[in-house]
Amino acid sequence: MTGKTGKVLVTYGTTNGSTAQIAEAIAEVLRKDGLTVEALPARSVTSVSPYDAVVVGGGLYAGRWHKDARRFVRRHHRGLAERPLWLFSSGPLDASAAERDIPPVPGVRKAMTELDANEHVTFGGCLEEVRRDGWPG
Ligand SMILES: Cc1cc2nc3c(=O)[nH]c(=O)nc-3n(C[C@H](O)[C@H](O)[C@H](O)COP(=O)(O)O)c2cc1C
Repeated sequence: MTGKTGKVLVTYGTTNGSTAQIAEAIAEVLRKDGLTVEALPARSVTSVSPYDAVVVGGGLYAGRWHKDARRFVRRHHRGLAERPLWLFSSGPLDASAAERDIPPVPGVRKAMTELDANEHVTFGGCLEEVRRDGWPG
């Protein structure tokens, strides 16, 4: 991406909302950096063509990314391979994600390799449903 004029998509697969909340936080940091950012649920994105770079995140369920995130990378494989890409996961319910780097689950690692993604980060998860106002429960 040249300069800081790019348009970035931060998209996510979530069941209980914590991954959406992380996506919004990432989007906010990038906006403060001067980028134009849209944060959208993965299932609502029809094309990555409008974007110069993409961030994809998914909640972890039984060792796999949320199905919306998996479907997103399958459906937009070519477009993602052509763009700067970052991935993240939301999962561990203990402090482990804050204490050390947790590697991607095998399916996400495969996507990283195939799409030549720049980086992956695992964030701590949350079990309770996250309300739209950002407070748990
Ligand atoms: C049925 C179930 C399975 C889960 N499996 C994993 C897992 O394999 N690895 C992990 O790190 N977290 C796991 N978690 C924790 C979730 O990833 C965590 O709650 C995450 O924040 C959910 O994201 P969401 O709120 O965006 O749906 C699991 C949670 C549930 C309810």
